[in-house]
Amino acid sequence: MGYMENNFVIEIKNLDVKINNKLILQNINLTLKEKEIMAIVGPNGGGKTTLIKTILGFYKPSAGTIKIMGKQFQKIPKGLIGYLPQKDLINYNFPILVYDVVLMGRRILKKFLEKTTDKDKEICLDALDKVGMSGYLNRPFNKLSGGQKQRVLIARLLAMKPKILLFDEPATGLDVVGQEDFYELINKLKEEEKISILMVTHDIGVISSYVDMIACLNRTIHYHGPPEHGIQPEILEKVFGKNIQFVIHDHRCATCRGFSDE
Ligand SMILES: Nc1ncnc2c1ncn2[C@@H]1O[C@H](COP(=O)(O)OP(=O)(O)OP(=O)(O)O)[C@@H](O)[C@H]1O
Repeated sequence: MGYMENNFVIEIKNLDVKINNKLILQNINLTLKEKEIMAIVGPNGGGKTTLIKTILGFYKPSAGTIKIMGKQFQKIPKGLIGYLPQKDLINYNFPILVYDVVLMGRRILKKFLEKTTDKDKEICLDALDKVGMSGYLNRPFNKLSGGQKQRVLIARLLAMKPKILLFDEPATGLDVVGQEDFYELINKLKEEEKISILMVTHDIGVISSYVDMIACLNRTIHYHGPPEHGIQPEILEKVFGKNIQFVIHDHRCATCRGFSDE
């Protein structure tokens, strides 16, 4: 079935990934639909980053298939998927203006020495507007706060007009307000830009309020579905092991309710 029939922007079937001959991902079956936000949760070393990198084509599957917008690509077309890696992989001190960071998103799509046009400029300004950063156009990027830098980096991805965004631990290092702003922003992008979002996170406490689906990954997918069914003790124990205690900080949180009833 093609993309048009089932609305899957990502369709992963029976995927195995080996690194140095070691099976890191085993029999992964996962789908992301158009206009869906999915959080991948799981323990350290469970394979979350490996899955993201395999979707991007950095690792080759040893078995199974990955279709993006209904197609199996040898090489993912530039701009189709926007990827924001873990924060520690980004050099935040680069001396560059906010506008130029966003313009890099357009440059990626161009040939060497090809000029940027008024249309490119318009797209960049629009991308900054979408993340609420148009007032920061001529500011040095390295002087911004963590949350503002993240918004500018998202604008750089939006300038490529992607269909899918992949985030690796986007909320790490942001304060509570910054995290809420981030989740509100991605929900706006989903609705207004029709972008599908897949993100790796450790925040299982907040995701149930902001994401449509979760996938629990520890070498294989132990659960794939709406968060309210997935964040159950049996599933969490299966994915994370017996010794980890989870507190889910939202209105469904049994522990919090317990405290407030006292
Ligand atoms: N390039 C690599 N070479 C060797 N082993 C690797 C490589 N990349 C990942 N691994 C191994 O694959 C497993 C999964 O790693 P991965 O980084 O995907 O997990 P993760 O779920 O993203 O973990 P974390 O939450 O700690 O970021 C780990 O055992 C890791 O050591």
